[in-house]
Amino acid sequence: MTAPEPFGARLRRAMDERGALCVGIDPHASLLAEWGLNDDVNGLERFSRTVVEAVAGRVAVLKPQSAFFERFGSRGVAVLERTVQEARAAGALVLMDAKRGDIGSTMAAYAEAFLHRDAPLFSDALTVSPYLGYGSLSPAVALARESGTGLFVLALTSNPEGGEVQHAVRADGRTIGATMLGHLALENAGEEPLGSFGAVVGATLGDLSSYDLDMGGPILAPGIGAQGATPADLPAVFGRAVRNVVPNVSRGVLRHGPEAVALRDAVERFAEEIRAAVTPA
Ligand SMILES: O=C(O)c1cc(=O)[nH]c(=O)n1[C@@H]1O[C@H](COP(=O)(O)O)[C@@H](O)[C@H]1O
Repeated sequence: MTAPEPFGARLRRAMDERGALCVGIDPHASLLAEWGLNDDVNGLERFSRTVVEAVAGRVAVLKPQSAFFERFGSRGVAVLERTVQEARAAGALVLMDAKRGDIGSTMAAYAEAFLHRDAPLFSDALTVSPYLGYGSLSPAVALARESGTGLFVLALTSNPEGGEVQHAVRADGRTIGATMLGHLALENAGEEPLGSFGAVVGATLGDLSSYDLDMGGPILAPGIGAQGATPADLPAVFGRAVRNVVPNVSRGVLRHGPEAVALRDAVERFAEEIRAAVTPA
């Protein structure tokens, strides 16, 4: 059997063809209400299907946030399965935002749940938390390499509370966030054109020039739109690494629904602003 094409190569191609924008599928109860949908599993299904049908054929990445589906129990998870499958069938890469992290032996099961080819929730990549120690993620790294999928490791998160952990300085003088970026640089070494092991770094964080963000893999940058960052902020925050940034917008797009045309227009506007901001002059 031939080895599957690595996630990083697939992502680079999708970014080049479709632009770098990642649209989040975050069915908040408040958004369901704004869209005139009930806060139940039928509303969830209508919401998710509308987003997928409107934008999955246009954007590089869709990022369903698992919690909003888990809220409805097994029927919500069934909607999540269909959302992932329909988004992938329409040509988008799916980044499952489940932020898993546990001791290695349990982490292996989380990896099987999302990154094994035969799993009902098989996705192109998964968000993971390294705060049980980066090494606890090894089973997920191994399965991602085998299945041609990727990981996005929380390094410097967009929320203001993240700093108390991620900016903490270790005995060797490096911050925890920088340590995570260092692990990722090793993981991605030699991978061309882009490694499969990404970092999550908030677009809200201002000047990050003291961090080496150029670690050979993609950077998921949430925080644009509802959390206050804009596409124009990206070059100042990410510097040279901006070419590998996958900016995420969830509520900033979703609040324009439920009309497909309005969702597509919002996506187009963000995509254009991102293109303008990240294209070298
Ligand atoms: O991993 C993430 O996706 C993530 C990391 C982070 O540091 N900050 C962050 O906001 N996110 C997610 O990105 C999305 C942001 O949503 P909006 O603020 O509505 O654009 C949510 O699904 C968050 O859970």
